[in-house]
Amino acid sequence: MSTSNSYDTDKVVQSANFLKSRMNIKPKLGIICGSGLSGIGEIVCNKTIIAYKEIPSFVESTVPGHKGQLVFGQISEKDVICMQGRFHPYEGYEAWVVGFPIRVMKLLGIEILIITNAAGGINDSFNVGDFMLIKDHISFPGLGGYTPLKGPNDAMFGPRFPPMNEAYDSRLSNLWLQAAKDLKFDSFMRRGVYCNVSGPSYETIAELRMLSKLGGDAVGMSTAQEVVTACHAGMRIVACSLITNKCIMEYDTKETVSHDEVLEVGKKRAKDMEELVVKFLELVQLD
Ligand SMILES: O=P(O)(O)O[C@H]1O[C@H](CO)[C@@H](O)[C@H]1O
Ligand code: HPA
Repeated sequence: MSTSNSYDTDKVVQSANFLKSRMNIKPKLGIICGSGLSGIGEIVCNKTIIAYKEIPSFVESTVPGHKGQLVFGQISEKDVICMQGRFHPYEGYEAWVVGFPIRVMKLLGIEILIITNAAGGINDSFNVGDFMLIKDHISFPGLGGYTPLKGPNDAMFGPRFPPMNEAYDSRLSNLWLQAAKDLKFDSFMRRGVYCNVSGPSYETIAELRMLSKLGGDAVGMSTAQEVVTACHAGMRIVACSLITNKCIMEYDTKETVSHDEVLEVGKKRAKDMEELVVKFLELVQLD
């Protein structure tokens, strides 16, 4: 049984079968490009590109900086599938719609998921342009009931009550840090807790102060629904934010935040994020 409020496994299977019919590789690695970071998809070799609008049951990416296409091919000589564009709750999508491509990736054989995003820096020691390896998240939509796992559980993917304490894989995270070290990126490679909020309005000063008190280091409007879907399905996850702006935590300032600024910083820092992905994929060992 499924409702429009939850996954329909037949539709996931249909999408996966469509993609299998168009693919000549069997990737175990998936990548999601964050806002302004779609350049990761450009470094894929021997590319096959499929627009989301061609894929059954995929919705469209409506946010600037998200191309709305899947790219298959190789990075560091490893087969990958790369989402150039993600779906966000604020675009009006149910949580299961946001997680839908992740379930499709599961059926395609993806075991490891690399998630990237753009985020605002709450931690005062963070600078614009830093990277933050995500060690954990706080999902306000999730705690409030906006979860991709709402509705009947399909045991084919995972259990009714999945644990989340190891959602961000420690071995992969160490490998990510190793990749950063090899590239001499240590000085701007941070670690921290990602706060997922609904958006699309940026946060108020009072909200940001609260997130800081709760232990948040960065804030963004994505990722948590993907992580919950992937973790439920037994995928191993490594996730990294690009800090595109310092969150405004004081009143009476002329500073502001905008998506243009987010994309601008994404453009400036894209090459380093791409190098990190390349190095990480060189280091990662597949079973
Ligand atoms: O999380 P990604 O998709 O990288 O994008 C971030 O940037 C947008 C806001 O500028 C929001 O969508 C936020 O979540
Ligand atoms: N808040 C929420 N999402 C974001 C931000 C922010 O400051 N920057 C990039 N995505």
